[in-house]
Amino acid sequence: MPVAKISPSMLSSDFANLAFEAKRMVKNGADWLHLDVMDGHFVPNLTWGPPIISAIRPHTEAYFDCHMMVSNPSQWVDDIAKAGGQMYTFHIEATKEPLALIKQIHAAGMQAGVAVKPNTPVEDVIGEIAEQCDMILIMTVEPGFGGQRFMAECMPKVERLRRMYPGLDIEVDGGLSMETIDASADAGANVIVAGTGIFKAEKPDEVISTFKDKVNKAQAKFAASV
Ligand SMILES: O=C(CO)[C@H](O)[C@H](O)COP(=O)(O)O
Ligand SMILES: [Fe+2]
Repeated sequence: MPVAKISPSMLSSDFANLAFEAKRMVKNGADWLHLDVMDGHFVPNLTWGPPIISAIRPHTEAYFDCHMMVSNPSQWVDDIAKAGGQMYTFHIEATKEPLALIKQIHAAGMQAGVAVKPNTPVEDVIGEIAEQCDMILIMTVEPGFGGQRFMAECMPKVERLRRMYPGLDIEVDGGLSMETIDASADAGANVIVAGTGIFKAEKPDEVISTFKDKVNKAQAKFAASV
């Protein structure tokens, strides 16, 4: 049964204090840290790349969940691996050779995730891709910015994947909060990314433990029903 992993999105952290923010999230119960890499081309925004990730690396042992919003995902695999990335999630829309890219990511010693934008059909990752990769990320906002509205209309994709792949890590990203966690957990997502919903909360530890609890309860229900 896939267990809950809560991955606060560092996109909502204080960028002048990244090491402190990473440690603060781990203290509050985060399992992973979500690092949004944007190239200003695949998405209309710029964030950080391997040098910043490697600068945070010595300050925490947290698992680095790298969400690569870049036009040429194969270009950055080795640099992200060297910087200490552990999950390398590329966008299915950004490559014509997803299976070769998954192999390249594994050869670099990382896990491979595949992300799906809201308007991309889930059929694009069903089959060999879902069988070879370690995680599928169903975007619940248009990638590029934090603080957007959760798109509940993406939940049927999560439901379909959970039915087809009971053991797969399924991540949701965008607009996750106390108001939207139930829809995500009940659909079958077990990896929860939240920027605004965790970093701007008065008590991030309570948000994280509530997310974990809801996901683990929903996963136990799925496991009992198959
Ligand atoms: O991938 C992303 C944006 O493209 C971020 O991970 C996401 O937006 C998190 O922020 P929030 O929880 O505030 O929506
Ligand atoms: Fe993200």
